[in-house]
Amino acid sequence: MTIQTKKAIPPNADQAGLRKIGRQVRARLSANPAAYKVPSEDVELFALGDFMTPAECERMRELIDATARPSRVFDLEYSSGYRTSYSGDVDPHDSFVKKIGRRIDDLLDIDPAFGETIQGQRYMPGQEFQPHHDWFHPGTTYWDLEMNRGGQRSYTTMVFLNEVEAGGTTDFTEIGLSLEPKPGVLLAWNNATPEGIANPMTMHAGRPVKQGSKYIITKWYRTKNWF
Ligand SMILES: O=C(O)CCC(=O)C(=O)O
Ligand SMILES: [Fe+2]
Repeated sequence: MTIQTKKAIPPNADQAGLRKIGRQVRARLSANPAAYKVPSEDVELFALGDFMTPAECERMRELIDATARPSRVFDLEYSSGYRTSYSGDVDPHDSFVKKIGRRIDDLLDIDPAFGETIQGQRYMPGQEFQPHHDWFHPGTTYWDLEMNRGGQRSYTTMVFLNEVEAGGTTDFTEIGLSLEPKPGVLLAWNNATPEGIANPMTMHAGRPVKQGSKYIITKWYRTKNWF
């Protein structure tokens, strides 16, 4: 009788899926005149203005306020101050939230079943999200769980919902890019390289809000059905 041991997850996990989604989204966004490709050799990043109207941004901020609680992506990170923002689980069954989700699915042309539910984030003065990757690091304990429910994260989408009085930029630390929150603007980036390998150059941070508040929504896509 043999005893099964856990296999180490290689860094190129889900490579074929990541490559395929990268290709699909590239084709879709390159054909969209509203999508601006941020010039970088190292990260595939697009920006779209007016993805949500001011009224939609306001409605989403209200939904976030109604449910805001401390972010708990992973409790350890929260308690160590790694991520100090508040997150609201915006109701995935709400028709308005569903409509925005469908619009993002359609924008990217990724199978909607690969999409996680929309997360709302709220940062008050002093709150931040320190530099990190959105892709799961193979070898970590949560990867054992995530590999079986959707696999690696492929694309990140994020929409700014308000103007921040001071601070709160989204910084891509490895490529020296700092983006100021502009309400209604959507960012979409590939967490992998065109070859389908998790891309270390996608390191980014939500910098501390200095004055005012910052509201965003994020929607992540996997490489397989997420549920
Ligand atoms: O707040 C930001 O600008 C970044 C948020 C982020 O990186 C995330 O939610 O994964
Ligand atoms: Fe992130």
